[in-house]
Amino acid sequence: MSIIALASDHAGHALKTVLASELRAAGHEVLDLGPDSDASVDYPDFGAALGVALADGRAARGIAVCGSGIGISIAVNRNPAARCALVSSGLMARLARQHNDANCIALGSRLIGIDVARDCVREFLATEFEGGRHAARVSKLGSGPFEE
Ligand SMILES: O=C(CO)[C@H](O)[C@H](O)[C@H](O)COP(=O)(O)O
Repeated sequence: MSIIALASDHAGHALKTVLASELRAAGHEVLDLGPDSDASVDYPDFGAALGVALADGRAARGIAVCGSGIGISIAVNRNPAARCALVSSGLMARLARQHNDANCIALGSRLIGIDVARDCVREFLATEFEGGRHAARVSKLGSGPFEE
């Protein structure tokens, strides 16, 4: 199974730690990009590290966690290799894979509980991209707004 990178800020550290441990127990290879405590840090630093891990191939999938999921999703998506979807339900995570070929999800640890987070991760890892009509749309995400 391909490597899953996880990153958070202080607000997401506890949820990231639980998810990383459960993923490892389930047999996944996990790259934990930190932080390793809940001391206050800045989500752009850890989101950027996750974007780089997706870009350089160290990880095929990413899971990002901050308090709302918003800040770290923005940070991951600054890297053009990332398609990071902020999700708050299993259905959103499934659609992020089926329609958007998302290679990363972002979770808000202050907004969702562990059971919803588990649903999101399960759907994210189990769902394939549908391709078809979605493929051309996803490819447009990789080009600038003024390109054909
Ligand atoms: O980026 C965020 C909001 O868009 C995250 O929720 C952060 O985790 C949050 O801003 C951290 O806030 P704190 O008061 O410094 O814990």
